[in-house]
Amino acid sequence: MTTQELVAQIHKKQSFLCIGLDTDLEKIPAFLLEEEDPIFAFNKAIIDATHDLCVSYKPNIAFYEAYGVQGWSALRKTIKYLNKEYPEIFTIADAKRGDIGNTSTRYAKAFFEDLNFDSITIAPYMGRDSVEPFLQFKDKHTILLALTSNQGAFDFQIKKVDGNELYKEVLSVSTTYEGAENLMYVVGATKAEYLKEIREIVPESFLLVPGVGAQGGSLEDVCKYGMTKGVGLLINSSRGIIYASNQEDFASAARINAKKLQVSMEKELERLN
Ligand SMILES: O=C(O)c1cc(=O)[nH]c(=O)n1[C@@H]1O[C@H](COP(=O)(O)O)[C@@H](O)[C@H]1O
Repeated sequence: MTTQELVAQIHKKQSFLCIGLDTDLEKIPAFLLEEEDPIFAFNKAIIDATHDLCVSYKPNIAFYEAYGVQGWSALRKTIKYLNKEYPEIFTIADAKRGDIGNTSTRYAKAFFEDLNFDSITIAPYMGRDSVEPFLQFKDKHTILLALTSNQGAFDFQIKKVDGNELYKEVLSVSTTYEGAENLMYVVGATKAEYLKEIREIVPESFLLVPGVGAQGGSLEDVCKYGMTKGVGLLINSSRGIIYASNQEDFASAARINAKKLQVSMEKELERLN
């Protein structure tokens, strides 16, 4: 999917919501465990109930790998379902990969070609030759971890290297990579106060912003400093939406919580007009 197609979808739906499919068998409604594939049954119900309120879904691969072959099969069914039924949706494989060049190429093939995701999250720690293989795929997007939402972000990401915080080095150096036009970045919603400076380095790039809801980040703060003329934001919520209820009404409860975020986003988008 091209960035232009993503932006068009955002304006059409008046939403830049990404719903995280962090599907955990211990948290989904117990009655679904009787299904042949409970993970897919849960994802399908959530997707069918919320697809008009969001522009993106982000399965976190850890939640699928944790269940071995069955988990991977549920992931495959989920991405196939999204691509077939809702082809306008921007899909994110939250895999946080990155390795030496030839290995990164295999990761890219796994997620971009075999599974046909539109994008993947990547850890930048191994540098240029670990990221560039992902950037060579046309209309596929590589979402580089820049400043993450967790407490551990303070261990390394804000430490200075050559007088510059490491996350700023990640942002500025990566813009020189071959295929950099296919880059997006992760910035945690809990780090909204850093967004002004981040926008000085990457004024137009799309940012994937997790951490609203369960982690306490504020949608309004993120929009205030992070929104661009071309929107430039995808805001993720996982647990706050998909586990709104663990009863029969889980899908409609997820819809209610997604709708609350979409309404707030609609207000933020009005400021662009
Ligand atoms: O790359 C991510 O998506 C990510 C980066 C980050 O800095 N913080 C972060 O929480 N995430 C992911 O975003 C999701 C957040 O989930 P909730 O806190 O339940 O909304 C999880 O899948 C995390 O793995």
